[in-house]
Amino acid sequence: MHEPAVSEAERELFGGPLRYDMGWSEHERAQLDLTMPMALRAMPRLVGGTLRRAWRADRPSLLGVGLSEIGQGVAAAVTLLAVNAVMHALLGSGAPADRLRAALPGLVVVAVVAVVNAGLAGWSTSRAGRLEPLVERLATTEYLAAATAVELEAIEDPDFRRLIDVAQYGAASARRMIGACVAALNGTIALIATAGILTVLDPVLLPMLLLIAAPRGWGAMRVAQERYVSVMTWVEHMRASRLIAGLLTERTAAQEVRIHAVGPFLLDRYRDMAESAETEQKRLANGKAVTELVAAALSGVAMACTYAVMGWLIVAGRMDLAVAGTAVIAVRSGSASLGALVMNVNELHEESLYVQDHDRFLREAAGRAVPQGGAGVPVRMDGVTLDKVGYRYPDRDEPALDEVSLSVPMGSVIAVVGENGSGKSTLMKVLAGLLLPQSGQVRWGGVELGDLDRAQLFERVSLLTQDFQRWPVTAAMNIRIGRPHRAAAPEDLEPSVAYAGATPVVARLPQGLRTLLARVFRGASEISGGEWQKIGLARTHWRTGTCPHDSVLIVDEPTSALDPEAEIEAFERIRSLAGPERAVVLVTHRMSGVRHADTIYVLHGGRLAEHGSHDELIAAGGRYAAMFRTQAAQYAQYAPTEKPVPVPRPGSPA
Ligand SMILES: Nc1ncnc2c1ncn2[C@@H]1O[C@H](COP(=O)(O)OP(=O)(O)OP(=O)(O)O)[C@@H](O)[C@H]1O
Repeated sequence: MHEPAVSEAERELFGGPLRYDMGWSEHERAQLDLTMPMALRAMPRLVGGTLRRAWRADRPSLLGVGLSEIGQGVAAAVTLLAVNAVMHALLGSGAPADRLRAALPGLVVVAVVAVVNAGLAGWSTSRAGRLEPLVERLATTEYLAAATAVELEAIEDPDFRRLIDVAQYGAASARRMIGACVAALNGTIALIATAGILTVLDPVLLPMLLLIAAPRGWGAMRVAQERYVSVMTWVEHMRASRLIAGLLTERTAAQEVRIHAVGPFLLDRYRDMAESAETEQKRLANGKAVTELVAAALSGVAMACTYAVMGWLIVAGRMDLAVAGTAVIAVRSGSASLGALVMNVNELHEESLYVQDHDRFLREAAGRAVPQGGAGVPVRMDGVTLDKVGYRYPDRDEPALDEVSLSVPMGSVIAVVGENGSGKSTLMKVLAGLLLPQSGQVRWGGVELGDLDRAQLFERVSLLTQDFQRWPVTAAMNIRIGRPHRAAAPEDLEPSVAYAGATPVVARLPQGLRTLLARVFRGASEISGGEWQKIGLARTHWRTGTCPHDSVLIVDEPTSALDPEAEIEAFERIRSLAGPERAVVLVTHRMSGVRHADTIYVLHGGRLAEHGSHDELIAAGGRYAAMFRTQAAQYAQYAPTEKPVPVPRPGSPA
């Protein structure tokens, strides 16, 4: 297979070519499948799959399409029989007027059948048009439902992410397969009719018909195979180009694009990558032109042979002129039907490659879905405990968590601190049941995480992270979405707004809580990072307040965008959410926010370094005490006698 050239931009930006590895995308399989006999053998399975999907989407429309297509096939056969009768009448003996009169019934039949055929074709088009969007919706919802149901680990697995990406093309292909199936059915029925008539006229004409269509079939297969392999090989390249193009217009990148002159820099790289993609397009177009030329030439030779055979049959007296006339029409319409059928089979096959990716994704997603069912989480529980929990990300050698044990009793405030990359966020994901530990145990109310009904467990978790989702919906919905199935008017959310200190934020919005928070839309407003954090806090309050059972609130760096006053208030508010039915787990770098926690756990390199109350840890004089003092010193007055640490200039020797 052709290996695409690597553009300089790819090397510079991404460290090398962005390509799927061949093993993963199963190109060899695709190439094997794309040989003509295998494609034909795969047809019943592909058509079966499409029909099943269509059957699930809209049965009456599917039946309508089937009946009208069979009707059109019958019409084609009747037309040829009528044409044969007309030929016999016209080329028979007698006066021209008598011959014309004798041909008239046949001509009337041809006309009536043409009208019926047009009606049937219209009916089929309207039913297929109704069926296609339904099939696409069905496939899209299957895809989205499967993607939202998988474990977080799958979402973070690069291979699975690629599968999610590739599978998104499957729904549109499933839609197009309906059209291709209908056309293939139409072609098959018309072909059977024509082949039947040709066999009756002279059996030798049938293999000639196949010879005419075979080269075109080969050509279409070859072109499709090249195109699929190319799309699969270049899909990441295309995605990277789109990524660059998106960044150039993205609001979040707009400042650096201008100040750092990233705009012209990335634009150059975009051009470079586009040029290497265009080289591939040119290669494909040239290959296609050559293949189609060869196929057309071979098909033409076969057509010439067919007419030569017919001429020989007429000269030898084995075929009379009327039959030859019908045969010419039959061969022409038959080869057109066969040519179209080959194209349709090929289109079906090409589309099916994408549908197969979609189906493979559904299968894999089902295998990686969060299991349903399991033991219920006790309504009242003593707390959550982690016992020697270990977790390693698939692409890492070092574990992110190594034998971490901690306990979160109901009613308590627990803090987790540690330097960047020490495993805090991973620990929160394990605690929340988003990641399953690879060793050790997590127990909710004494029940092991693996045995629990995870949907029930998620119900008990409120999560507020630093990069919480800023949904492009109204301010009210941004809060209500903390528990989306619970209906609430904007007024019902006022207590959460007040709790989060977001009342002045909402008051400044043009339509209060009904304001749309997405600048891209007309009439929408945007708010600052700190204001968003208050909306996030309100969401968390709404979620915790609407949980009737014992629950755990996990907050990961909730105050990073808040000013010092708002930060102190926010920590107070978060702590106040702890109660007999709720434990609070707080992850932060702000040491001032953790000193009042009941227990502070200090993580270092994925291991638990120490734990205790603030006073105990300060007295121990370990890692926590050092971190606390460093931060406290930042606030101490600047001592002018201190010699500033020299900062190396980038590019200068260290
Ligand atoms: N999705 C991931 N895939 C691979 N490695 C990851 C992933 N997420 C985190 N890691 C790695 O796991 C380790 C712990 O990461 P984690 O995000 O839990 O640290 P953290 O203490 O929350 O860091 P920070 O304070 O910077 O937020 C780090 O070495 C990090 O690079």
